[in-house]
Amino acid sequence: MSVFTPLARPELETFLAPYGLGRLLDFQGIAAGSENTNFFISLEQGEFVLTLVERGPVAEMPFFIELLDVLHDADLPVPYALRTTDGVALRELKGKPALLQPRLAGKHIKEANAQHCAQVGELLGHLHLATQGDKVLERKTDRGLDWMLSEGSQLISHLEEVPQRLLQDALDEIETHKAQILALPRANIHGDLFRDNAMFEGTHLTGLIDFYNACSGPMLYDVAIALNDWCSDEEGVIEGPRARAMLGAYAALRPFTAKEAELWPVMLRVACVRFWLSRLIAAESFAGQDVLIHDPAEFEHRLSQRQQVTIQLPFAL
Ligand SMILES: Nc1ncnc2c1ncn2[C@@H]1O[C@H](COP(=O)(O)OP(=O)(O)OP(=O)(O)O)[C@@H](O)[C@H]1O
Ligand SMILES: N[C@@H](CCO)C(=O)O
Repeated sequence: MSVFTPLARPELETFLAPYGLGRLLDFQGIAAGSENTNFFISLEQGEFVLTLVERGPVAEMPFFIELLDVLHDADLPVPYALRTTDGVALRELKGKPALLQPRLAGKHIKEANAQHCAQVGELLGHLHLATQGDKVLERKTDRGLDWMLSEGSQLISHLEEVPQRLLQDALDEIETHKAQILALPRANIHGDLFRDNAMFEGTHLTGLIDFYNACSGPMLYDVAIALNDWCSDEEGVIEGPRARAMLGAYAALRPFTAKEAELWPVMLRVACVRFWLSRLIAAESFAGQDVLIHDPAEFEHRLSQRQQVTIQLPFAL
């Protein structure tokens, strides 16, 4: 399980007291998740999630706190950092940045259908509308195109011949299209909108979590990341009805531009490279440890299936 930093009851009680939310009734480490340590926390006044940020851009926590405040103020269903009675949002526990957030209702779904995908597309559209143009909060991603090019060229020698060719072609394509991709319409993007970062009660989407990959960037990239996870079948092939449901619901709020439609197949491949590489890195760094590791080959297969893209983007000029 992915509890990188275990906690004992007394240190938790000391940490939680300044929120003024009553006595600690119960707490439990969360096995799901692969990057941070999370605990479900029951206090007298409600249910919460405590996150200790283990890796990644810890210095940029104020950005994540501000972004979630903006989205929460726009009435989007996202967690946000609770303040202590002295107004402090970003705390520290065991030397790690620590946040207490409300626990969202619902659970993750494994099998997505067109109805789920439409709701994800719609919520992603709202997220982008709330932060696009001059509303964007600037943050450069730490896993962007330059990261893909440099990590990809280092990791490529660890692969067999066929995946090596697949990755090299994708890296060449990124190099060729880099400037065009970065010139696409921008907003704040979630950057990791997989099924395990959305909560559902039945078919109703109750919220999005895990904004630690959020940044400013091309909105189309966020759509491609989400579609690759929500609308792929077991072989990595894009399933038409789910994809059209997601793209249609999104485009009803924010129509795609002609330039986005043109770069759509490239963007689907870029989004595969991003997660193929991060999973390869995680698999190498956590090999043999009790940490959740997602299968890198899943994105190798998806990338190979994205060489021909038949789902065109609906767009308006
Ligand atoms: N605000 C919340 N409300 C309800 N459940 C939550 C919340 N935050 C986290 N969780 C639960 O904790 C789990 C892990 O959280 P999260 O996805 O943020 O961890 P992570 O290590 O960053 O994961 P990932 O592997 O996606 O990067 C989630 O799958 C969810 O079950
Ligand atoms: N969603 C990511 C893990 C967290 O960034 C993956 O499935 O590889």
